[in-house]
Amino acid sequence: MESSKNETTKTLLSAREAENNDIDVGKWDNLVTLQWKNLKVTTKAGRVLLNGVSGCAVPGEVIALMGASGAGKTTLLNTLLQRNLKGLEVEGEILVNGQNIGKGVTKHLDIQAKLRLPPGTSSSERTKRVEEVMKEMLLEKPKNSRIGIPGIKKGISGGEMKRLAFATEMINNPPIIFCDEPTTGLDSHMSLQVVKTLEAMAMEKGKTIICTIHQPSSEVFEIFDKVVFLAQGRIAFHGAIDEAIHHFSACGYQVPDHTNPADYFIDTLAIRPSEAETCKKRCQELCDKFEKSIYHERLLKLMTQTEDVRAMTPHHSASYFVLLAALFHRYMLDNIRNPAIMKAKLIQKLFMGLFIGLLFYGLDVDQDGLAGYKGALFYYISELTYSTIFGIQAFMPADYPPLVREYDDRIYPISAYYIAKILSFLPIFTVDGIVLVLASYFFVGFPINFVTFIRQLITCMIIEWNVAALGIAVCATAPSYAIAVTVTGPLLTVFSLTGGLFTNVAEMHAWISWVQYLSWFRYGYESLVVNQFEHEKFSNITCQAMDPHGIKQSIPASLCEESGQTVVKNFSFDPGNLYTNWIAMIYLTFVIYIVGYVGLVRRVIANR
Ligand SMILES: Nc1ncnc2c1ncn2[C@@H]1O[C@H](COP(=O)(O)OP(=O)(O)OP(=O)(O)O)[C@@H](O)[C@H]1O
Repeated sequence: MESSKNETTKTLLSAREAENNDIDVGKWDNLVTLQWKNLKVTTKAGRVLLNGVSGCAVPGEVIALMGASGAGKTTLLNTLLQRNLKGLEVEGEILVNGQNIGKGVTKHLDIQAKLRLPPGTSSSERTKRVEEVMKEMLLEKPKNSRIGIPGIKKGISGGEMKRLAFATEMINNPPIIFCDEPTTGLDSHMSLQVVKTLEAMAMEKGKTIICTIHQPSSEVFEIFDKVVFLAQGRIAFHGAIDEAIHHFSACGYQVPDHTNPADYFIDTLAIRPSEAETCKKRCQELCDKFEKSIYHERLLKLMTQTEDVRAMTPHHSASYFVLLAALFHRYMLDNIRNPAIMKAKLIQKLFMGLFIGLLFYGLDVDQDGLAGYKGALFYYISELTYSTIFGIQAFMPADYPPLVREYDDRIYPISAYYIAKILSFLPIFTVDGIVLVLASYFFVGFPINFVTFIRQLITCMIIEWNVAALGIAVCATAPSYAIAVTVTGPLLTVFSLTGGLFTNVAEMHAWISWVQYLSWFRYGYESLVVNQFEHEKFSNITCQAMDPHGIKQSIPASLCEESGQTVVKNFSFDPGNLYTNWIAMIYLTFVIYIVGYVGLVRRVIANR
């Protein structure tokens, strides 16, 4: 088996006319040849972006896709990766080791290792692999640094970011690597270092590497084993650099002395607006000449030689539980490292809890005091609602682009992301509700009774879980942050108005009455009111209220709520609903999550 593998490898090497006979191919355990045949990519409007593009990349080789802006480099790379092809029609074949690939050819390190390494990989093997890759990619120095977001949050340097991107791709030792403009934004020294890293991966590990590149320096250009020049969506050249120089010269385009050949070829193939027709004609001629050249003939021969290579190595993926644990770890770290989520929320709840406590401090058990108690209970729901929902909506949209990419790379299913995200939010949106109640309950003067206190705590926790569900579901479903916020605002107003404080729940018109059952405002407020007002503290409420001069006066019995039971009755609340409301809110939470999940799946699939 091993010897046939080596023979195959040697065939490939001879096919690429490798002179490196001293390469120990036996140590390469994962070889991939990629072929693309007669690729034609057309937009819905009928514009042809790639036309009859064929080629091949073999192990141990770094291929650079080059050409002027708009030549089709990124389109070709995306077609090979089979992603970002929305609205485009693709014809032709892409073969990996002679087989048609589905989606899935293909980021942070430790977490990615968990996501990408095969099931059964032990934690020590995982750590070892991460350390190896960090060493190979010279990432040991910044290993404890925050990655950051370019232009938004300070983090590692651009060069380190590029190397990290490679490192994450390398973590499960993929046989084939695609890089879209790996040197863009880097200085010449860094660019050279990145391309040398690619070269080393190809040479030492037999990787098949395909990258798009913009105006490489002469030093960088010389490193590539093969170059593919695209022009107007066609191939103007595919072969080694010296062959390119020779071929272009034979076509009448001799590289002038002291000129970077890459710049010269790209310039020759560029479409200048001032002489577009002449440029297009030149590109067409060069592409036609390449198709008749010995280099093209040799490419076709190489493609037939490499057609029957071994089957592609199976795609590794970790078990569902490991994926879930790794994603949960990722999002918990995100939450902990993001002060706006963790610290700010806890401080805010502590502050608002103390504020409610002081605002409603020392309430009398009379008609004025009642208004305060009712208001304080409703305020709990508002405080648990608004900051939670908008907090989630401020941060969750940033997950979306990596989710689409990683789902596309088949690293994890959407459900694993969704469950991990929910679980990562759960502790925060439980603890901060507890902080809010603890910081306010005893100041407000609610009854000091263990059971009443615990029931208030549990009600608040369930309310916040329900709120978090809506926040997550709306974010998952809405196409943008702006739409999520636009939908949420009015929805919360409707829920709050039908929650029981502003409108009597029994007096709402039938056509709108059902809305109350869609939200935690109604269920939560009924439970909080019943929990507090069924208590003996409210068995005898004084029928007094303050007059305009600040003096307590007796009010008529018909206007007086003389006990907690009367308060509950006047709200048209049912004391028997205290616990059923908990169940209703938990049920609603699950329903909202399911709706959010379906929305997210539809959105991700539509955006692939
Ligand atoms: N989805 C699409 N729909 C319509 N036109 C597209 C689409 N994607 C690319 N194009 C067009 O196809 C042409 C090739 O684009 P592509 O991005 O592949 O070029 P490129 O060689 O990578 O250019 P650059 O170096 O500027 O990134 C461009 O004219 C571009 O406007």
